[in-house]
Amino acid sequence: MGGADLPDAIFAPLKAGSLTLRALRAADAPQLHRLVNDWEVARMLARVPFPYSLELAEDWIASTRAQIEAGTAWHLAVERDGALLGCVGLTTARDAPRHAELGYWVGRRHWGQGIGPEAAGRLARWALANLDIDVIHASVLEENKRSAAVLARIGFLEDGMAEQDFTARNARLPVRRFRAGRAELSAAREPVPVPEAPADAAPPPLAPGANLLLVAACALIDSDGRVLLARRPEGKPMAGLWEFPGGKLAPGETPEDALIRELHEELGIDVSAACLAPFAFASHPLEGKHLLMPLYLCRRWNGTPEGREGQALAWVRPNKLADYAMPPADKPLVALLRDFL
Ligand SMILES: Nc1nc2c([nH]c(=O)n2[C@H]2C[C@H](O)[C@@H](COP(=O)(O)OP(=O)(O)OP(=O)(O)O)O2)c(=O)[nH]1
Repeated sequence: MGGADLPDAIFAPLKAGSLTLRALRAADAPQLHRLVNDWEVARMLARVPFPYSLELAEDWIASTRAQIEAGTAWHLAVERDGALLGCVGLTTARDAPRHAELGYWVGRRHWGQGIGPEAAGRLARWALANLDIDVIHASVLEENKRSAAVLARIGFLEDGMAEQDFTARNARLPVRRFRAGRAELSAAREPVPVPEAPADAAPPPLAPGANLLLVAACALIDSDGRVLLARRPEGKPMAGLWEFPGGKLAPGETPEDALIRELHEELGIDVSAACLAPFAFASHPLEGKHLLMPLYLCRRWNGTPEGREGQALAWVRPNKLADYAMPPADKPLVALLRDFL
């Protein structure tokens, strides 16, 4: 085992309520060993042998660091008040691009405190917002009702049965398969209250345009002809997808007003209305409304764009735009832009 521990440098810890999710450290091995070397825990986990030695814990911790550095898996310690409670992990699928697998376990003495859903939910939402994935899968041993309940609470949907080898049992056993994408995970987090309509009530008449969601967006183009995309941050709908900077029109704003304000707030740049050239528009159903989004082109601004709301930015060559996962409304815009630039 080599290398000094620099876990926070390889992975910035995530907060989840009272929990912290952080990279594992060599010093976690004795506690991790004590928690996993428990038949009640190990028998539910596919790849954990039983008994589970301290050396295995040490080797596994060392391998998790290499996986984070390689960007293939994020196995994290679940910590509260400095104590290790369990682990949560996400592995990108080797054979299915943009898919990943989620796993977690909690030490027996910490069961029943909602630690599983808090930790696994946070890692899943972080992963969709920050990694190039769209779907997360998870498998639960058929008899493991506790773990299935964790997934259901986070928003995962059950999608069939499979079989998996369980090392500690030395057997191939049936597992329930679950999956979730952005829609499932954000729906579970922000339940939309459905107002109760009085029986027989006719729907109220809508004012013209009342069902429109007006958003102004801008393709900033630099002197090399590259286009700026911003990644929607965790906590917003469609987190993790790349978009043209911009945002919703506030009451009374023109699209140009809204863009000037949004580009300043989100990117810290100043743009004048004269430098915003109307280019195209998107028209697409969205969140129970209808998105109408003019897209402007802009080649001149003051300042250097930076992600002021923590969002990642990418300057992208027109012929590479299609490599970035974007909201469905943007697809036609990307094709137009690529042909135009
Ligand atoms: N800015 C932007 N929004 C897009 C694009 N494509 C697309 O479907 N949208 C959708 C996503 C959102 O539902 C909506 C923009 O809303 P937003 O949430 O980003 O707006 P905002 O900045 O005003 O944010 P907030 O105050 O509501 O959090 O438009 C795009 O390319 N750029």
